[in-house]
Amino acid sequence: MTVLQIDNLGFSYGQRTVLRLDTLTLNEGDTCAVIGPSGCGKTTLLHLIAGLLQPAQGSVAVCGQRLDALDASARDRFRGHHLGIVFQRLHLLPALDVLENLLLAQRLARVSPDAKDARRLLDALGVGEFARARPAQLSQGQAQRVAIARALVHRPALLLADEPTSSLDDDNAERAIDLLQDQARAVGAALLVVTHDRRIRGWLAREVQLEPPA
Ligand SMILES: Nc1ncnc2c1ncn2[C@@H]1O[C@H](COP(=O)(O)OP(=O)(O)OP(=O)(O)O)[C@@H](O)[C@H]1O
Repeated sequence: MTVLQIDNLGFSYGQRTVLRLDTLTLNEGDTCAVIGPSGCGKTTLLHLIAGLLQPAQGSVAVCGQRLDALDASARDRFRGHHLGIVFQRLHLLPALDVLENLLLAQRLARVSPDAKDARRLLDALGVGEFARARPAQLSQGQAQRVAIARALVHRPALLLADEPTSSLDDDNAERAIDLLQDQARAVGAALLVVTHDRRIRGWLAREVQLEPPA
């Protein structure tokens, strides 16, 4: 199944074109890094794929559905169901414990909350013992694992990760990418990592170089 199809994509702020991407297709199980320098439009691309921005030109389809063809609330539901996103700032809810963060993600995706499944995922990511901890009690690496678990707990078709290695040393950067790949594979999701981190080269099956538009 084609999970992500991008064609002739362009986005502008006013007169200024900030993103151009001719084509990108991800099928079930594919892993891909989009690599480019600061300002080349990586975050803009993630926002377009997530339906948080609308293309000025061309199209983005997730699981065959063009996001710009949906109204705002249908788009929110679609995003919650089909996408998992690991943000650069992890955005774990500080008032909830780790397990509650995962159960909320299931609820928002309209999947029945399943604490057993959530705990299984936390265990697989090596943070099962923190299920009842608050995000503030976790190290950065532990919080990142929880954020990966939260992005996958509703079994999305596509996992998006924004700069997942930028604050990590070489060993932990490679470990984080392995973890994303392994866990995406375990739930059958395609994985797209967006980064300026050139260390990532060769770590994922595919790479796309994003250049700032002329
Ligand atoms: N709200 C906005 N209004 C105008 N220009 C913007 C806005 N947001 C981003 N831009 C511009 O769009 C371009 C692409 O920004 P984007 O954040 O997508 O780049 P990026 O590749 O993610 O950068 P970085 O690696 O530094 O996070 C940049 O030149 C930026 O200045």
